[in-house]
Amino acid sequence: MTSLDAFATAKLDALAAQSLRRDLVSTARSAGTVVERGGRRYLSFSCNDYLNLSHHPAVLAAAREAIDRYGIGSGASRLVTGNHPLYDALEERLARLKGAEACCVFGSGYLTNTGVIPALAGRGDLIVVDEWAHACIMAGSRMSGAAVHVFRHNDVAHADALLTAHRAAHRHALLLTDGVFSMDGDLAPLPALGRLARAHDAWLMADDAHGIGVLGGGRGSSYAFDEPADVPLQMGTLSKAIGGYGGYLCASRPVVELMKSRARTLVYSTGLPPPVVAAAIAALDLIAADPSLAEGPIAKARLFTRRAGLPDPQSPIVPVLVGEAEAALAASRMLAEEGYLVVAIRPPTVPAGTARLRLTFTPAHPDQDVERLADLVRERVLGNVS
Ligand SMILES: Cc1ncc(COP(=O)(O)O)c(C=O)c1O
Repeated sequence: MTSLDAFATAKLDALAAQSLRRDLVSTARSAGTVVERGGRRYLSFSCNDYLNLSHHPAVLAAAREAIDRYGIGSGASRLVTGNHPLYDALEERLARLKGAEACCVFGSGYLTNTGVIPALAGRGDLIVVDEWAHACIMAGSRMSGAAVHVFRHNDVAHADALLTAHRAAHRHALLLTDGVFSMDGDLAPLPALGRLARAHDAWLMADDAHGIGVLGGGRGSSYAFDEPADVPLQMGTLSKAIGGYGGYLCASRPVVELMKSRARTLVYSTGLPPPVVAAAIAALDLIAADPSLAEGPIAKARLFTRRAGLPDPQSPIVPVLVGEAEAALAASRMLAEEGYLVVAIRPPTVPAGTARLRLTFTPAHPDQDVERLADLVRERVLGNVS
């Protein structure tokens, strides 16, 4: 065996010994929430396609039309020839939905965070970030070269203490958080973080990957409170409720213009395929036309939590904490035998000892299945957690 293969094999064996090895499973999703895996059909509670827009007829029609008109690929970076005319329409819609002056679309949410953060902060600057922020916020923060300080999850007083201690010694400061936390489904206290950022002349950026389309009448987590939160940097993804792929930053015009020159993941990466951009436009039009659409996923999540005896959800994401990775896998296997796909989430995606089932809900989940799943979770998963 070569030293390279020996390295990879030893790493894989060590991961398997801790129930942390990952495998890709071929999964065919059809309209709604049904998936096929290994020759079996399941009702899936593990997709982030919260509004089932990935298969909506109007979204598919828009994508097909864009293929016919512009082809399948954009052919180059947006700064070369990849900036096909659909981009303007998408950025205009996103900026309007988010109440921002302008918008810049990136290749994905991951590429947005790893492009935006280093374009705004570098050596000599300060980043203060929630400990549970998404992996790509952490990656962008590390890549930036700024001094990074992590505050306890949703602890505004701790963020304040870190800014008080370190702000004066740094040129610029970024305050970073998820708007909706992807593995727990809880919301960040965005209004309080907005005030804190202003007080310290820090720039608040919230990742709304799981908020757009499903909170605040579809406008996202900044609009999920009594008053809109003051979030000058609203980023998110088009891969969840929007049903497709891509990422965005909504911000002031100068900030958006700066991204086009300085965000390396925009400058040095090919533009999105035209059908993907067209699909996002169609999805956003559906969301803007009917703000009540956004309420469907969280209503199903509430049906589940009330029946399972869990706290009311703040988003369509419901975690069921199990503890050890092996126990989470066993719970997932039990639910699969009952016809439900609920993927186990293990470290390092979540902290050690907090392996869990992560459930997501959509309007297409039949009530009787949501209730049966809640009964199974209450009796056979939560009943076994000590
Ligand atoms: C909070 C959060 N931010 C960013 C991302 C990355 O987005 P994308 O899948 O578009 O790269 C995800 C999920 O994948 C996420 O959950």
